[in-house]
Amino acid sequence: MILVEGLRVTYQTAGGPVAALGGVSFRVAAGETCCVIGSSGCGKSTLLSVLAGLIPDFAGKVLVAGAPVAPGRRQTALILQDYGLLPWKNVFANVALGLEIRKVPRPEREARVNRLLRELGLYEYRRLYPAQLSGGQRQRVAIARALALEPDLLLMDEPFSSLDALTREALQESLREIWTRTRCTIVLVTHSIEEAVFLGRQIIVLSPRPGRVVAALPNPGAGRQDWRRDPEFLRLCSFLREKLAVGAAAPGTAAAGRR
Ligand SMILES: Nc1ncnc2c1ncn2[C@@H]1O[C@H](COP(=O)(O)OP(=O)(O)OP(=O)(O)O)[C@@H](O)[C@H]1O
Repeated sequence: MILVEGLRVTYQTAGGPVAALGGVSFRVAAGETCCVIGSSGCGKSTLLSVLAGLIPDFAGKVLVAGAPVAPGRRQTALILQDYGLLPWKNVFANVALGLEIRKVPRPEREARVNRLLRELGLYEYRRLYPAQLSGGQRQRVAIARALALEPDLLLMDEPFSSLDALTREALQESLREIWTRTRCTIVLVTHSIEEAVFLGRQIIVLSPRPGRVVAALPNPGAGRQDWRRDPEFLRLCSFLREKLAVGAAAPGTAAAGRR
C-alpha cells in the first residue's frame, strides 16, 4: 500500500535550509498498521504530510497504492491532533460532511453515519456541538468523520496525545476494533511507546532530525485485544525504549557524549 524509498525533505527557511528527513525507506502492506515513533522534531509529521500528498517538494520515491503520491487522493484520510471539527455543525453533521460533499444519497449517508456514531459511542451525543464535548469525544467525532468516507488509508498524527491516559486507552481500543472490522491501512505517528506497541504491527523508529529509520520492528501481536496483557508486549516496550535512547544518542549529541 505504501512504498517509501530514499525520502528526503528539506525546508527552505529564512535561516537557511532545514533537513527534516534524511533518506527514509520503508513499506507498509495493504491492510496493515504502522506506527512511526521518534523524538520531537525528527520529521514524523513531515513524513505523514508527504504520504497525504501535502508536501510535493521531496526527493526519493513515494508510492501509495502503486501510484506516485499526489494531493487529493480520495481514499486517503488524515486525522490531526486538533480534531478540525466545524464548531457550528453538530456531531451528526460533522460526521456526515464529507458524504454530503460527495453527494452520497441521504438514506445511505444517515445509515453510515449512525452506524459509526454507535460504534464509537457517540450516538447519544449526535445533536451536540463540538464545544459541548470532551477532548476524547471530539477526537472520536474526527475519527468517525474520516471513516465515513471509507478510506483505504488512514493517516493519523498524534491523534490521542492531548487525552488523559484512560481516555487514550479507550480510543486506542476503538481504533483497534475499527481496524479489525475494516482492515484499512493505518499509519499513526505517536510519541507513546505503549501506543506504538499496542497498535503498530510494524514500528518505524526515526532518528533525531534529519529523520532516518533506526529500526523497523515487526510486531504481529498488535491488533489482538489482549495484547496489552501479554508479557511479550512489555518486553517489546522495553526494547523500543532502548532503541529510542540509542537513536536519540546520534553522534555529536550530548546524549551520545554521556555514553
Ligand atoms: N513548514 C516548515 N518550515 C520550516 N521548517 C519546518 C516546517 N515544518 C517542520 N519544520 C522543521 O522540520 C523538522 C521536522 O518537523 P516535524 O514537524 O516533521 O517533526 P515531528 O517529528 O513531527 O515533531 P513533533 O514530534 O515535535 O511534532 C523540525 O525541525 C521542524 O522545525
